Amino acid sequence: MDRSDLKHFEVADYVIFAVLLAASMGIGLYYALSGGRQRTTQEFLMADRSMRSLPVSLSLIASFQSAVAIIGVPAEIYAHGTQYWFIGCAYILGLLIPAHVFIPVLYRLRISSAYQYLELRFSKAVRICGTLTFIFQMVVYMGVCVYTPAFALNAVTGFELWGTVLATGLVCTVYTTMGGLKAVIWTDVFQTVVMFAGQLAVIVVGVQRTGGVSVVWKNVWEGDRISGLNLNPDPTERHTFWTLGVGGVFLMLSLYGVNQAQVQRYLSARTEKEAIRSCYMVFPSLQLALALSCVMGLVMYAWYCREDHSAELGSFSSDAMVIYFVMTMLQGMPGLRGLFVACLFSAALSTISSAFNSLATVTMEDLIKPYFPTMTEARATLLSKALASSYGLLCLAMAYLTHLMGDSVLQVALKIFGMVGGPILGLFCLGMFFPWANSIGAVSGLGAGLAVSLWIGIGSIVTRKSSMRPPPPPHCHAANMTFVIQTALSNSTLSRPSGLRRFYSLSYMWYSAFNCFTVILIGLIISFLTGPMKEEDVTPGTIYPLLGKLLCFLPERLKKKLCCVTPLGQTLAAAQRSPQQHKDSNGQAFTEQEEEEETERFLPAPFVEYETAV
Ligand SMILES: O=C(O)CCCC[C@@H]1SC[C@@H]2NC(=O)N[C@@H]21
Ligand code: NA
Repeated sequence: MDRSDLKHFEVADYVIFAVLLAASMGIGLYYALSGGRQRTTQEFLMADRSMRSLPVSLSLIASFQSAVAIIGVPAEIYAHGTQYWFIGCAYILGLLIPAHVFIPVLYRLRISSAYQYLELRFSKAVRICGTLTFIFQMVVYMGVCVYTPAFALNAVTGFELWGTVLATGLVCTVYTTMGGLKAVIWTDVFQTVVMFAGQLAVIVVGVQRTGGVSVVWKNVWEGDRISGLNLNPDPTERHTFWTLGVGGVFLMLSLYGVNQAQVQRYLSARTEKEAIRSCYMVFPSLQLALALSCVMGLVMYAWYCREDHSAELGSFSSDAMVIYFVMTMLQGMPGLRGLFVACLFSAALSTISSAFNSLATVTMEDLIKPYFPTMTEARATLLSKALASSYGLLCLAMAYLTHLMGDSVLQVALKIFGMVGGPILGLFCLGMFFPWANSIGAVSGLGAGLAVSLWIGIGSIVTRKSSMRPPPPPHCHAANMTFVIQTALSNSTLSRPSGLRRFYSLSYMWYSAFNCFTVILIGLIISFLTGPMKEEDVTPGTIYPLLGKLLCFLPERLKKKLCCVTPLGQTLAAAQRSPQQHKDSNGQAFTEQEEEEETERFLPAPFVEYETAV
């Protein structure tokens, strides 16, 4: 089929696409004009902490399921087989740990920004560093998310590139700025449904046009696309069960455990139980999203492997091929092409709106409010809205930067999470699981983690093999031996890098884990060198007794000695103090009321004012 035909979008396609944008805008306006009319930051940024678990869980999916996954995952499956599907194994621990470790600690602190935790546990400096790191991560990630759908569509259908980027960015900015977190969550719900519908349509039509499920299965099986369990322990191999199933857990923790966009959704839930339930409800939907995009990649392979398409596909990258495949499949089906375009932009909008809102929240809560405690609610809300729109414009600029990245979009996004999200995860783990850690250790740990991740990231770009070569044309029938031989050669030990080059060729799926451990290790070393914190100095509620839970099989006495965080010398003195109760200087146990006041006293001013505000 010649490419010129792809240029035509029927009226029905534009109508569907316009309806999507209008619906998103409508939901945003509804929340701007209803309820408290977004007059307080509690409502604008935290949805009045009134949300139920179903919308929260769908919004949690939508936040990190953008066009990058819709396009990048099928491209990955088409080019490399179903190994990537094993990342689904990481969703188990990747959601259980946030539900039972991070949510309880963060929810009970009644904060609005995840990085307020860092001030409570360490100091304001650590909070600022965490906030700035998060802002950097989300701004770059947003650029990828805005750019991906526009670029892919333009590459294949000539769909106006920057006009689309502008339309997407503006619509998103408007409804996020008008409707706040409530609008973002409810548009996420609507957009997640559109996302699933679009992918399902492509799969159903694709299977039917390729000749049915049995033909698809036969083609992908003979084409060696169904990857077995690759237990190769080599950390430089890109995708194995270990890099995806174990490395993927750290990637999930950096997103669903400590990323502000997700933490804000947990905190907007009515109760802690609703927040935990929403985390559990993410699991089936995330598996469904993963399955849909993987199956779409398999159907795409089954379609193209039947005969040689290298003439018409030419130099398309795998990502662009996905759009070409979809436009080919949905040709002559009025409205379905528009549905898929709507699916792409739903995926992008729901992620970008979450990013805007979380960026506005942390900028307000972490960088502005602490310095202007007397600011009125009205001005604070107005400023939050101005921030949301300015981040919108910044993200359009970042979209252009993505233009220069080069990798497949899925890898770009996963690398960003690994390189920047990993160190932030390390910072929170250092604070929650290691009471000895102090502020100096935290800041130097974060700095070391970011430096190492930058070093490895740049090293991998400099030394990368030409990973952007278009995938070898698939042959599911004849001559698939050439493909098998090619694959064998490319993975051959001949090219095994040594020394520093081996370090640079670490699979990007290990970046989250590697950087997380770097932050913890350096953070602990510096903390012990500069005087570790004592248990009584740590703000109550900011520690998760991980060691206590892991060593729960030990007898109480031994456990107290081991898990007691004060240096050994004072452990004995501390042993007299029953850890459950805090005592004042003359050893009198606090009453419940005094405990409450004590916590109030402990919290720095902004929180106390916040507490009373709440
Ligand atoms: O889709 C994106 O914007 C980013 C790519 C996927 C990010 C990670 S991968 C594991 C988890 N599952 C998802 O659907 N998103 C996150
Ligand atoms: Na999304």
